[in-house]
Amino acid sequence: MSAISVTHLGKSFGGVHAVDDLSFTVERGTLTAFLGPNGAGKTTTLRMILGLVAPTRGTATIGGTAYRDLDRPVATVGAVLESTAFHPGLSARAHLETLRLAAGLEPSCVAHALEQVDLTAAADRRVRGFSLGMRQRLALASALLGDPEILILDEPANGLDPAGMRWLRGFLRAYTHQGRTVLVSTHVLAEIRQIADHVIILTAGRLAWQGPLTPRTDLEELYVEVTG
Ligand SMILES: Nc1ncnc2c1ncn2[C@@H]1O[C@H](COP(=O)(O)OP(=O)(O)OP(=O)(O)O)[C@@H](O)[C@H]1O
Repeated sequence: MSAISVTHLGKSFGGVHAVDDLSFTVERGTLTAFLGPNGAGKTTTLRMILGLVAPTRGTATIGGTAYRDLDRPVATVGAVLESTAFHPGLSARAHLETLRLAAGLEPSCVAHALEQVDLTAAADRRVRGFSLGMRQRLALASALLGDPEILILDEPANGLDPAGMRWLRGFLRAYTHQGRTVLVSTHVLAEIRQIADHVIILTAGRLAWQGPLTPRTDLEELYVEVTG
Protein backbone atom coordinates (compact mmCIF):
# COMPACT_ATOMS: atom_id res chain seq x y z
CA MET A 1 0.00 0.00 0.00
CA SER A 2 1.43 3.38 -1.02
CA ALA A 3 1.97 5.99 1.69
CA ILE A 4 -0.04 8.54 -0.29
CA SER A 5 -2.37 7.97 -3.25
CA VAL A 6 -3.92 10.74 -5.28
CA THR A 7 -6.48 9.61 -7.86
CA HIS A 8 -8.10 11.83 -10.49
CA LEU A 9 -7.96 14.66 -7.99
CA GLY A 10 -9.44 18.00 -9.01
CA LYS A 11 -10.17 21.33 -7.37
CA SER A 12 -11.78 24.37 -8.94
CA PHE A 13 -12.04 27.78 -7.31
CA GLY A 14 -14.79 29.49 -9.29
CA GLY A 15 -13.58 29.18 -12.87
CA VAL A 16 -9.95 28.40 -11.92
CA HIS A 17 -8.89 24.74 -12.21
CA ALA A 18 -6.22 24.81 -9.49
CA VAL A 19 -5.80 21.00 -9.69
CA ASP A 20 -7.03 19.04 -12.69
CA ASP A 21 -7.33 15.22 -12.96
CA LEU A 22 -4.16 14.65 -10.95
CA SER A 23 -3.02 11.10 -10.11
CA PHE A 24 0.20 9.95 -8.42
CA THR A 25 1.45 7.78 -5.58
CA VAL A 26 4.15 8.34 -2.99
CA GLU A 27 5.86 5.12 -1.93
CA ARG A 28 6.89 4.32 1.64
CA GLY A 29 10.47 5.07 2.64
CA THR A 30 10.99 7.56 -0.18
CA LEU A 31 11.50 11.29 -0.32
CA THR A 32 9.36 12.69 -3.13
CA ALA A 33 9.92 16.21 -4.40
CA PHE A 34 6.75 18.01 -5.44
CA LEU A 35 7.71 20.67 -7.96
CA GLY A 36 6.07 23.20 -10.25
CA PRO A 37 5.88 26.91 -11.00
CA ASN A 38 4.02 29.37 -8.74
CA GLY A 39 0.32 28.67 -8.91
CA ALA A 40 0.76 25.14 -10.34
CA GLY A 41 -1.46 23.67 -7.62
CA LYS A 42 1.05 22.16 -5.19
CA THR A 43 -0.30 23.73 -1.99
CA THR A 44 -3.89 23.00 -2.99
CA THR A 45 -2.98 19.33 -3.57
CA LEU A 46 -1.18 19.04 -0.22
CA ARG A 47 -4.14 20.66 1.52
CA MET A 48 -6.52 18.17 -0.11
CA ILE A 49 -4.33 15.24 1.02
CA LEU A 50 -4.53 16.66 4.57
CA GLY A 51 -8.30 17.10 4.45
CA LEU A 52 -8.07 20.90 4.67
CA VAL A 53 -9.59 21.54 1.24
CA ALA A 54 -12.46 19.47 -0.17
CA PRO A 55 -11.74 18.14 -3.67
CA THR A 56 -14.13 19.01 -6.48
CA ARG A 57 -13.50 15.50 -7.73
CA GLY A 58 -11.27 12.48 -7.14
CA THR A 59 -9.69 11.17 -3.94
CA ALA A 60 -6.57 11.54 -1.83
CA THR A 61 -5.67 8.86 0.72
CA ILE A 62 -2.96 8.21 3.28
CA GLY A 63 -2.15 4.51 3.59
CA GLY A 64 -5.42 3.87 1.78
CA THR A 65 -7.55 5.98 4.14
CA ALA A 66 -8.84 9.52 3.70
CA TYR A 67 -7.24 11.87 6.25
CA ARG A 68 -10.54 12.54 8.02
CA ASP A 69 -11.03 8.78 8.57
CA LEU A 70 -7.59 8.09 10.05
CA ASP A 71 -7.68 6.52 13.53
CA ARG A 72 -4.65 8.42 14.79
CA PRO A 73 -3.95 11.25 12.35
CA VAL A 74 -1.02 12.86 14.26
CA ALA A 75 0.74 9.50 14.54
CA THR A 76 0.20 8.83 10.84
CA VAL A 77 1.09 12.08 9.13
CA GLY A 78 2.75 15.31 10.23
CA ALA A 79 2.54 18.45 8.13
CA VAL A 80 4.19 21.82 7.87
CA LEU A 81 2.24 24.13 5.61
CA GLU A 82 3.00 27.70 4.61
CA SER A 83 2.26 30.55 6.99
CA THR A 84 2.70 28.68 10.24
CA ALA A 85 1.96 31.19 13.01
CA PHE A 86 3.11 31.01 16.63
CA HIS A 87 2.09 33.07 19.63
CA PRO A 88 5.15 35.33 20.04
CA GLY A 89 4.87 35.38 23.83
CA LEU A 90 5.02 31.59 24.22
CA SER A 91 8.20 29.59 24.49
CA ALA A 92 8.88 26.79 22.02
CA ARG A 93 8.23 24.25 24.76
CA ALA A 94 4.93 25.89 25.78
CA HIS A 95 3.81 25.95 22.17
CA LEU A 96 4.51 22.24 21.72
CA GLU A 97 2.97 21.44 25.10
CA THR A 98 -0.29 23.09 24.00
CA LEU A 99 -0.35 20.99 20.84
CA ARG A 100 0.55 17.84 22.76
CA LEU A 101 -2.33 18.30 25.18
CA ALA A 102 -4.78 18.99 22.36
CA ALA A 103 -3.65 15.80 20.58
CA GLY A 104 -3.65 13.68 23.78
CA LEU A 105 -0.01 12.62 23.37
CA GLU A 106 2.52 11.46 25.99
CA PRO A 107 4.40 14.28 27.85
CA SER A 108 7.79 12.92 26.71
CA CYS A 109 7.04 13.67 23.06
CA VAL A 110 7.71 17.41 23.54
CA ALA A 111 11.33 16.95 24.63
CA HIS A 112 11.84 14.37 21.91
CA ALA A 113 10.51 16.67 19.17
CA LEU A 114 12.65 19.58 20.45
CA GLU A 115 15.70 17.34 20.36
CA GLN A 116 14.96 16.12 16.83
CA VAL A 117 14.99 19.69 15.49
CA ASP A 118 17.94 20.86 17.62
CA LEU A 119 15.90 23.31 19.66
CA THR A 120 16.48 21.85 23.13
CA ALA A 121 18.81 24.71 24.18
CA ALA A 122 16.28 27.35 23.03
CA ALA A 123 13.20 25.50 24.29
CA ASP A 124 12.34 28.00 27.03
CA ARG A 125 12.93 31.17 25.04
CA ARG A 126 9.98 33.13 23.69
CA VAL A 127 9.28 32.52 20.00
CA ARG A 128 9.29 36.33 19.52
CA GLY A 129 13.10 36.25 19.51
CA PHE A 130 13.43 33.26 17.15
CA SER A 131 15.09 33.55 13.76
CA LEU A 132 13.18 32.39 10.68
CA GLY A 133 15.21 29.19 10.68
CA MET A 134 14.30 28.50 14.31
CA ARG A 135 10.62 29.11 13.53
CA GLN A 136 10.83 26.65 10.64
CA ARG A 137 12.36 24.08 12.96
CA LEU A 138 9.66 24.70 15.58
CA ALA A 139 7.02 24.15 12.89
CA LEU A 140 8.76 20.89 12.04
CA ALA A 141 8.81 19.91 15.73
CA SER A 142 5.03 20.48 15.84
CA ALA A 143 4.63 18.06 12.93
CA LEU A 144 6.87 15.47 14.64
CA LEU A 145 5.04 15.38 17.99
CA GLY A 146 3.00 12.29 17.12
CA ASP A 147 6.08 10.48 15.72
CA PRO A 148 4.43 10.18 12.30
CA GLU A 149 5.42 7.75 9.54
CA ILE A 150 4.76 10.37 6.87
CA LEU A 151 5.78 14.03 6.65
CA ILE A 152 4.20 16.52 4.26
CA LEU A 153 6.12 19.78 3.95
CA ASP A 154 5.15 22.83 1.92
CA GLU A 155 8.22 24.87 1.00
CA PRO A 156 10.11 24.18 4.24
CA ALA A 157 13.31 25.73 2.86
CA ASN A 158 11.67 29.16 2.44
CA GLY A 159 13.91 31.80 3.99
CA LEU A 160 16.48 29.35 5.34
CA ASP A 161 20.13 30.36 5.24
CA PRO A 162 22.74 27.90 3.87
CA ALA A 163 23.33 26.36 7.30
CA GLY A 164 19.58 25.95 7.82
CA MET A 165 19.23 24.31 4.39
CA ARG A 166 22.03 21.94 5.18
CA TRP A 167 20.46 21.06 8.51
CA LEU A 168 17.08 20.40 6.87
CA ARG A 169 18.68 18.22 4.21
CA GLY A 170 20.41 16.10 6.85
CA PHE A 171 17.21 15.84 8.86
CA LEU A 172 15.10 14.69 5.89
CA ARG A 173 17.74 12.23 4.73
CA ALA A 174 17.89 10.65 8.21
CA TYR A 175 14.10 10.58 8.40
CA THR A 176 13.70 8.59 5.18
CA HIS A 177 16.60 6.31 6.14
CA GLN A 178 14.39 5.18 9.02
CA GLY A 179 11.95 3.90 6.40
CA ARG A 180 9.67 6.92 6.76
CA THR A 181 8.13 8.89 3.94
CA VAL A 182 8.43 12.55 2.95
CA LEU A 183 6.47 14.54 0.37
CA VAL A 184 7.96 18.00 0.04
CA SER A 185 7.05 20.91 -2.20
CA THR A 186 9.92 23.23 -3.02
CA HIS A 187 11.39 25.62 -5.56
CA VAL A 188 14.97 24.96 -4.43
CA LEU A 189 16.00 22.38 -7.03
CA ALA A 190 19.70 22.27 -6.14
CA GLU A 191 18.87 21.32 -2.55
CA ILE A 192 16.19 18.75 -3.25
CA ARG A 193 18.31 17.22 -6.01
CA GLN A 194 20.67 15.96 -3.31
CA ILE A 195 18.10 14.01 -1.30
CA ALA A 196 15.02 13.18 -3.40
CA ASP A 197 14.34 9.67 -4.71
CA HIS A 198 11.36 10.59 -6.81
CA VAL A 199 10.04 13.72 -8.51
CA ILE A 200 6.54 14.89 -9.37
CA ILE A 201 6.21 18.04 -11.51
CA LEU A 202 2.94 19.93 -11.91
CA THR A 203 2.06 22.59 -14.44
CA ALA A 204 -1.26 24.41 -14.41
CA GLY A 205 -2.78 21.88 -12.02
CA ARG A 206 -1.89 18.82 -14.10
CA LEU A 207 0.79 16.18 -13.85
CA ALA A 208 3.60 17.19 -16.20
CA TRP A 209 6.18 14.54 -15.25
CA GLN A 210 6.87 11.97 -12.58
CA GLY A 211 9.64 9.48 -12.14
CA PRO A 212 12.67 8.45 -10.14
CA LEU A 213 15.62 10.74 -9.72
CA THR A 214 18.77 8.94 -10.83
CA PRO A 215 22.35 10.15 -10.35
CA ARG A 216 22.35 11.08 -14.04
CA THR A 217 19.20 13.23 -13.94
CA ASP A 218 19.82 16.93 -14.53
CA LEU A 219 16.86 18.11 -12.47
CA GLU A 220 17.08 21.74 -13.51
CA GLU A 221 17.13 20.84 -17.18
CA LEU A 222 14.27 18.37 -16.74
CA TYR A 223 12.25 20.99 -14.85
CA VAL A 224 12.77 23.69 -17.48
CA GLU A 225 11.98 21.26 -20.29
CA VAL A 226 8.79 20.03 -18.64
CA THR A 227 7.47 23.36 -17.39
CA GLY A 228 8.84 25.59 -20.17
N1 LIG B 1 -8.66 29.64 -1.67
C1 LIG B 1 -8.48 29.93 -2.98
N2 LIG B 1 -9.38 30.68 -3.65
C2 LIG B 1 -9.21 30.97 -4.95
N3 LIG B 1 -8.16 30.54 -5.68
C3 LIG B 1 -7.23 29.81 -5.08
C4 LIG B 1 -7.33 29.46 -3.68
N4 LIG B 1 -6.24 28.69 -3.35
C5 LIG B 1 -5.50 28.58 -4.47
N5 LIG B 1 -6.09 29.24 -5.50
C6 LIG B 1 -5.60 29.30 -6.88
O1 LIG B 1 -5.27 27.99 -7.29
C7 LIG B 1 -4.10 27.97 -8.09
C8 LIG B 1 -3.06 27.04 -7.46
O2 LIG B 1 -2.56 27.62 -6.26
P1 LIG B 1 -1.56 26.85 -5.27
O3 LIG B 1 -1.33 27.76 -4.11
O4 LIG B 1 -2.08 25.51 -5.01
O5 LIG B 1 -0.23 26.76 -6.16
P2 LIG B 1 1.26 26.41 -5.73
O6 LIG B 1 1.77 25.47 -6.77
O7 LIG B 1 1.30 25.95 -4.32
O8 LIG B 1 1.99 27.83 -5.87
P3 LIG B 1 3.28 28.44 -5.09
O9 LIG B 1 4.48 27.73 -5.64
O10 LIG B 1 3.23 29.88 -5.51
O11 LIG B 1 3.05 28.25 -3.63
C9 LIG B 1 -3.64 29.42 -8.22
O12 LIG B 1 -4.19 29.95 -9.42
C10 LIG B 1 -4.28 30.08 -7.01
O13 LIG B 1 -4.49 31.44 -7.24
